Amino acid sequence: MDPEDFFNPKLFDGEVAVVTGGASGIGLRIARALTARGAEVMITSRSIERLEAAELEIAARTGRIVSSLPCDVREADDVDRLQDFVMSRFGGASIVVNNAAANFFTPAERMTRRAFDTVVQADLYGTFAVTQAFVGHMIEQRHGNILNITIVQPERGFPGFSHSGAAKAGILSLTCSWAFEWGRHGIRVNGIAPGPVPTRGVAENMLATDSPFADDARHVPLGRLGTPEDITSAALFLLSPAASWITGVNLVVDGGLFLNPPVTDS
Ligand SMILES: CCCCCCCCC/C=C/C(=O)SCCNC(=O)CCNC(=O)[C@H](O)C(C)(C)COP(=O)(O)OP(=O)(O)OC[C@H]1O[C@@H](n2cnc3c(N)ncnc32)[C@H](O)[C@@H]1OP(=O)(O)O
Ligand SMILES: NC(=O)C1=CN([C@@H]2O[C@H](COP(=O)(O)OP(=O)(O)OC[C@H]3O[C@@H](n4cnc5c(N)ncnc54)[C@H](OP(=O)(O)O)[C@@H]3O)[C@@H](O)[C@H]2O)C=CC1
Repeated sequence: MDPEDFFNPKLFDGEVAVVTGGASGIGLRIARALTARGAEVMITSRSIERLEAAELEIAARTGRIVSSLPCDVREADDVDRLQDFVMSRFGGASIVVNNAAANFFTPAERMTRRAFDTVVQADLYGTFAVTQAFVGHMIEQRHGNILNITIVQPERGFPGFSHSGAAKAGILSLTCSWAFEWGRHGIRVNGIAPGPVPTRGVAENMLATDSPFADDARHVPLGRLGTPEDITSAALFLLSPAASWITGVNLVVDGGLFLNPPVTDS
C-alpha cells in the first residue's frame, strides 16, 4: 500500500496551497498529493517547460487541474506577480510549502560570493519572500499552515555545502520565529528535514560533482535511500488537522541516517 493512501481523499478540501519548486522532485509529489486530497494547488518554478509537464502529470494522476506560474523566488517582482495571481484567482492561500532550493557541492574556500548568494537567495530569501506574500491573508482568516523543507540538523554544519547549510539553518530559525509569532493567529509553521532522496535536482546538481554523499544508502539504518513519497507522507501529516498541536518542529524523515551520518571531508 502507498503510504499516502492512509490520508483521507477529502483531507484538504477548501484549502489553497502554494508549492514552490512544485514542478519536480519532492515538491511535485507534495503538490500532487495535496491536489488528490481536494486542495486547490498552485505550483511555481522557473522553468515553464517543467511546469507544463507537471500540470499534465498531476492532471493524469488525479483528474484535477493545478495552476502554475513561472516564478524565480529570488526575484521580488516575480514573488509580487505570484501573490497577485493567487489573490485574484483564489482570494489567498492557506498553505505555503517552501520547497524551492538550489544546491551544489563546493568546498568553502573555492566558493565564490555569487555562488553563496545564489543559494542563500533561492533558499532563505525565497522562503521569507513567498511566506510574507501570503501570511497577511492567513492572519486575517486566522487559519494557515506553512511548511519549510530544510535539511537534517543544519546547525551542525554541512561540509561542502556551507551555503546551503547556512541557508537551511536560517530557514530553521524562521520556522521557530514564525511559529512563535503567528501561533496566536491560528497559523502553524513546521519544517521537514529529508534525508537523501535521489531526485533529478540531486542527480544534476550534487552527484554530478565529487560530492561525498553518493553512497549514503550504506549509512541509513533503514537500509535504503528515501523517495519523494516518504517526504510527502510526512508533509500531509504536518499540514493536516492531525498535527493541530504541532508547530515549530523540524521533522527528520531520513530512515535514521541522523543517528549515523557519514563523515564528510570537503
Ligand atoms: C542519492 C544521494 C543524495 C545525497 C544528497 C544528500 C544531501 C542533500 C541535501 C540538499 C539537497 C538539495 O537541496 S537538492 C536541490 C538541488 N536542486 C537544485 O539545485 C535545482 C536548482 N539548481 C540550479 O538552478 C542551478 O544548479 C544553480 C547553479 C544552483 C543556479 O543556477 P543559476 O543559473 O541561477 O546560477 P549560475 O549563474 O549558473 O551560477 C551562480 C553562481 O554559482 C556558481 N556555481 C554554479 N554551479 C556551481 C558548482 N557546481 N560548483 C561551484 N560553483 C557553482 C557559478 O559559478 C556562479 O558563480 P560565479 O562563477 O561567481 O558567477
Ligand atoms: N533530495 C534530497 O536528497 C534532499 C532535498 N532537500 C530539500 O528538498 C527540497 C526539494 O528538493 P528536490 O526535490 O530534491 O530538488 P529538485 O531540484 O528536484 O527540485 C527543486 C525545485 O526547486 C525549483 N527551483 C530552484 N531554484 C528556484 C528558484 N530560484 N525559484 C523558483 N524555483 C526554484 C526547481 O525548478 P526550476 O529549476 O524550474 O526553477 C525545482 O522544481 C529542497 O528544498 C531541497 O533542499 C533536503 C535534503 C535532501
